[in-house]
Parts: sequence; C-alpha cells; structure tokens
Amino acid sequence: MPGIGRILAVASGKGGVGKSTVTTNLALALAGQGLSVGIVDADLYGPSIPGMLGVPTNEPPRIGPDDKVIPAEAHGVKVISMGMLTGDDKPAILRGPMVAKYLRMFITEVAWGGVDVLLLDLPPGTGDVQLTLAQAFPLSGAVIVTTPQDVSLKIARRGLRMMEQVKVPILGIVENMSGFTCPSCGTVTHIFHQGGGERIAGDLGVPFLGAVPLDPSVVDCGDAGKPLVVAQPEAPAAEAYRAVATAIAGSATGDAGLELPFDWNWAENTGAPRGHPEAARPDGPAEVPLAMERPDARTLAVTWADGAETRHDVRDLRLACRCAQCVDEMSGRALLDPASVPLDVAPTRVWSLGNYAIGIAFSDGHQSGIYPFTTLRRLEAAEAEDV
Ligand SMILES: Nc1ncnc2c1ncn2[C@@H]1O[C@H](COP(=O)(O)OP(=O)(O)OP(=O)(O)O)[C@@H](O)[C@H]1O
Repeated sequence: MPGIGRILAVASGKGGVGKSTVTTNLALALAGQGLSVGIVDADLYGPSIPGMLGVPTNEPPRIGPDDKVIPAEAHGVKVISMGMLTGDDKPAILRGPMVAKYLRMFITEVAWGGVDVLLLDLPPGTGDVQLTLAQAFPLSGAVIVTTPQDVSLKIARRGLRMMEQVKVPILGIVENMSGFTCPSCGTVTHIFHQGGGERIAGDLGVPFLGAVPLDPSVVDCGDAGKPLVVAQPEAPAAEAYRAVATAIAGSATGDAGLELPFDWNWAENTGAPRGHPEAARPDGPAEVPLAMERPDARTLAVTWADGAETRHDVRDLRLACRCAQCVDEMSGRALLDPASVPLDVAPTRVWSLGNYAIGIAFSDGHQSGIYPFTTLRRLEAAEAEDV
C-alpha cells in the first residue's frame, strides 16, 4: 500500500494477555532498530494505545493539506487510535459497517508518510475487526500473543487458525507474562505455568518468537505512557521485546534461503522459487529449505540447509493436510477420508507464506492447507513409517 511497507497484525485469542503492551514495546524496539514504525489501534471499543504511549486524547488529530489525518507521534512512533477521536471518557458506539469504515480510514486516510512497518493492535478474538482487516488489507503477517496458561493457549490457537484460514502468514507466537523473577531473591516463579507458548508453536509448526517475563515495571511504564523498552531498556522484559523485534525484522528478509515470496503454477511449472542449494552445509539448520523443485508432476523435492533432500509425493501432501477441514482442531482426529482423495490429485498452485511455510491448492478444490517448513521436513520420515 502507498506509504506503508509491511502491515503486521498483533493478535490474541483471549483479552488482557498483554497484546497492546507487546504492540507498543515491539513498535519501539523496531524503531530502535532504525525502522520507521506506525501503530493502528484497531481496538475501537477499548483503545489503550494512546495511554500506553502518552498520546494526548483531549484534541482530535489535525488534517493535512492533502485531506489526510496526521497521526500523533510518540517516542518516534506514529499512532492513530479511536481514543484520539473520542477522548478518554466517551465510548465509541458503533455498528459493524461503521467499524469497517473507521478501520479503512485508519489505514488508507492517515498520512503515514512512508512507514516501514505498520503494526495493527487488534482487539481480542476472531470477530468482525479481525476479518475486515485480514480480508481488506494485504497483511504481511500476524504475531499471536498468549499467556502460558491453558485457557489462553486454547483460544490463541483459535486466533491463529483464523489468521491461517484468511491466508495471513503467522510470524510466530509470543508468550507473555512468562515467569516472575522475585526482585529481592531472584527466584523465578511460573505463575501462569511455563513454556505453553513454545509448545503450541511447536505443535502447530509456527515460529516461537520469545517469552516476555511478568514484570511489575511493565505495568508502571505502560500506565506512565513510556513503554519499558525506552523507560528501562536494560530490564529483562525489554530485552525480550527486542529479541521478538529482531525475529520479526528478520522474517522480512526471506532468510529461508529460498527467494521469497513466490507463487508457483504447478501444472505449467512457472513461477517456481529460485533457490540456493549450493549454500547447504552439514551444520546448516535442518528445517530451512534452500531449494524447492518439481522433478516430475507428482513430486515436490526440497533441498534443506543441512544438505538433506526430501521428496514428497503430491497425493501424500494432500493427505497430510492439517487444516481445520481435514483434522479436528480440538481432538486432533482425522476428518479427511483418504478414499475421498482422487489418486491423481495434484497441486494447482504452491505459494510461500511468510518465511516459514508454503500453501498448496489442489486439483480437488482444497486450498486451505498450510505446510510449515518444520512439518515438511518431518513429513517424509512419517510417510516412510506409514509404509
Ligand atoms: N509482561 C508483563 N508483565 C506485567 N504486566 C503486564 C505484562 N504485559 C502486560 N501487562 C499488563 O497487563 C495488563 C493488560 O495488558 P494489555 O492491555 O496490553 O492487554 P491486551 O491483551 O491488549 O488487553 P485487551 O484485551 O484489553 O486488548 C496491563 O495492565 C499491562 O500493563
């Protein structure tokens, strides 16, 4: 979109998991890496970004000479929020169509002036706002924020599935409020359990971006309008936000070894990804693909950074689909009857999703399958076991 580099959504399933806090700190950490960053507070009914960044809400934003809204600027980051239009005490009372109108305005009618990254702080859940944004704008990816307890993880999973269904690449999962370090004795207590975010990232084959500890200074800094990353840059939580920012910034560069993005017409074999198989070395990362080829119409061959090559029969790929139509999300039970898949099923299109997965559309009309590289690497071994 003109004036905007990448649009990234920060989403969560459950409310109150710290999504807005992650958004503001992430924005400042990305800005600290030299990127120009904007934030759209897409939580129209409960805007919290102005408070966290110390943006005044007592006067509406100005309109520029080109009739565009001039965003507020705080700590070097540009911001637009419903809170700036309504003030702190007036609730936004809006029906669905107006919500869509405001969201569109926040993205297309604001003078973003060439931001590299526009972060959208979504409201919790999988409702109207999430769908409108995911379908109406070219989102480059979504970051899913969760806390480590089961209830939050289950709902985060649903949010993640929604993003996948509307074809928004998942950049990864952030586990927030992960362990509390006692300031006097240094003991770490895992108040909301431990490691759940990393576990579901592993289960779903999406990157784990990092864990942010529970730290009372995060609350104080947010309430004071000066996020932790700038107020206490040496705090462990600030370091965690910076690590997440680095992981996200890295995901822009296509460091998977394949030249990304690509959109491959399988039948005609046009638009195949350019690869760099010569970069393989024995100590290279096992789950990073360096090349993808189509030696024949029924085989996808992948060369990995550790020099291994896997070959996948295209019907086996169709049968291995883990989308919500093929596998029951909660129980993991298979919903796809292999007998219903034609023997000659073949891909029609193969395309890149972020730098972590490919999507495949098949000749039987199925196109919601997402194949993370981690899953693809393990797939050939699983197929061999089945035999
Ligand atoms: N790592 C953390 N340590 C301590 N407190 C935190 C941490 N992250 C967030 N918080 C606090 O938790 C509260 C909720 O955070 P926040 O408003 O960012 O959540 P949210 O998921 O955006 O909520 P909503 O559902 O309203 O959009 C805030 O008071 C915030 O300061």
